[in-house]
Amino acid sequence: MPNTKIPHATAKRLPIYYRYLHFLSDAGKKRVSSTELADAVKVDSATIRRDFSYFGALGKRGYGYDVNSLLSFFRKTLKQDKLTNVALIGVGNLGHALLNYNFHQSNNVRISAAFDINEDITGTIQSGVPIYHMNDMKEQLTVQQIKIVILTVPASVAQKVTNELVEVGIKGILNFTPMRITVPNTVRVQNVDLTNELQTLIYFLDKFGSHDTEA
Ligand SMILES: NC(=O)c1ccc[n+]([C@@H]2O[C@H](COP(=O)([O-])OP(=O)(O)OC[C@H]3O[C@@H](n4cnc5c(N)ncnc54)[C@H](O)[C@@H]3O)[C@@H](O)[C@H]2O)c1
Repeated sequence: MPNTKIPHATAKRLPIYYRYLHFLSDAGKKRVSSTELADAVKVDSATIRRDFSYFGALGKRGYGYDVNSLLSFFRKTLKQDKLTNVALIGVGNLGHALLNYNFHQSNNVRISAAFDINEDITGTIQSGVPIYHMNDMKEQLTVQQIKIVILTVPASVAQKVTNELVEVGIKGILNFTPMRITVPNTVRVQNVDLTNELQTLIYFLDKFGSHDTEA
């Protein structure tokens, strides 16, 4: 694979491509054109060709893309061939919902440990995941070699908990709290903000109607 830096927008579309290619492969399809792919994943074909071009010329004119080689390429790029354990910090309303969901559609990511300070739930198993006390966080994250966490604690303690996570060597935080947490540049934060997403949707609908807004 060429060592090009992939734009963020492209990286965000990779799982969408991957899921559809998986579906095609399961259905026994050997090849797919960028137009067909565009129709299915609702990303225009020029964007798809540009996205794919970052990985070198994977398609052939008049033939399209070979489903299985594309799939194995994406599997490697997205590390789908490897199981990643992540931890959840804060098992309240949102935390419970995420534990219950536990990324069932994906067989390469799962929440394998959760942490809280509420002694009513620590020491229990919720949706198949053990809930540890925060006092045991360092030990458990180290033993389980977890480098990524989902943060679902109240905003008021988000930075304090983040500092503890940085201290134990966490490398990635999926931040559901409304706080814009501060981390050293060795740690990556991805913010999830449903209000923001909804407002973006409303903005695009107002401005462009139902036309696709992904590209
Ligand atoms: N991003 C989104 O779209 C979205 C949607 C809903 C909620 N939220 C945010 O997610 C967070 C959780 O929301 P909720 O409704 O589940 O709250 P909640 O109060 O139900 O749950 C918070 C949990 O964190 C635990 N906690 C408190 N202090 C802690 C600490 N120091 N260490 C570990 N655990 C601790 C609590 O015991 C509780 O179980 C909030 O910050 C909320 O604003 C985000």
